Amino acid sequence: MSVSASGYLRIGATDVDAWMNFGTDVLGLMDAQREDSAGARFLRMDDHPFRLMIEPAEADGLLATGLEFPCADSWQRTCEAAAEAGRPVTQGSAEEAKRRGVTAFATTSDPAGNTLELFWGRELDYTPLVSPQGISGFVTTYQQTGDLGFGHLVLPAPEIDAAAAFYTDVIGMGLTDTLYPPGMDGMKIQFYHANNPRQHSLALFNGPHPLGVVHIMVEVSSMDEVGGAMDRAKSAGVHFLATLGRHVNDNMCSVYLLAPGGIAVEYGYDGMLIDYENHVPTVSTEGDLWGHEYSFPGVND
Ligand SMILES: Cc1ccc(O)c(O)c1CC[C@@H]1C(=O)CC[C@]2(C)C(=O)CC[C@@H]12
Ligand SMILES: [Fe+2]
Repeated sequence: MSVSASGYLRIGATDVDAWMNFGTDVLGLMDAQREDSAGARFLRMDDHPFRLMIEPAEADGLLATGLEFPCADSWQRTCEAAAEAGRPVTQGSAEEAKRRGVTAFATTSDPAGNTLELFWGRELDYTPLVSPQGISGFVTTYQQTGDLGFGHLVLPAPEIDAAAAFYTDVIGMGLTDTLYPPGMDGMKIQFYHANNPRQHSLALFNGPHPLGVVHIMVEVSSMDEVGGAMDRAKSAGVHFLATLGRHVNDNMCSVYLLAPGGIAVEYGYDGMLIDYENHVPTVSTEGDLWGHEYSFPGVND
């Protein structure tokens, strides 16, 4: 087990301002007020310099997932293992590292083609986190600063077995559970934990996705804060991809909202922490204890 957490996301947006307004006004994330010569804007959830980087792009979608490593050694070994596994690995320049607030990073991809930035040594931002919507704190910390990572994300991996082997054998994640959703013939979702007790930091879905990500998840520390976000989403005219519900595997009580450009954002409370040292992977045949009725725009909505 080497990877510490899912650290940050780089999101490409055709309308950066619209994404920022959604991030601050609906999700309650803090504008990091970080300068960027390429016009990117940054959203904070904790004392990391940013957790979401919103970059001007020709098309909407996920650009890269930043995976955090605990030290130069473990980071270096993982970069070497990725290269040995036949993945392209490119070292980031000092300037690019500075833009991300990290000591060093390398860009690679998983066998499904999802872009990853492996990094270590995040520089913290000591400006107090003040949520513009009064969120008391995003759940990113268990024992140390930001050790739970930003939340979780689900990546598309049509050939899921090759991607799964990469995340366990090269990146150093551990399988938490596998879900075969009821009534979805052939669909399989595998959930992975990093070296922190969040039930899953990353999951793989065995199909393609036009935006490069099935959803991302951020967690708040009370049910009322989920309710408040639902009210703000409703008044902002945001599409609800799923109603409120609770997942069987991580116990997350959440709602799914569509960000401008279409990325689904799961906004949840009450996620389970596991003792991954003693965890035995399980198989789920239900996704939800209750709720989470999906309405896909243009399909069943
Ligand atoms: C089932 C489940 C457990 C824990 C989670 O954090 C979580 O997001 C999910 C749902 C995963 C998944 C999804 O993201 C998009 C729509 C999916 C593919 C379905 O149609 C069923 C499962 C759903
Ligand atoms: Fe999720």
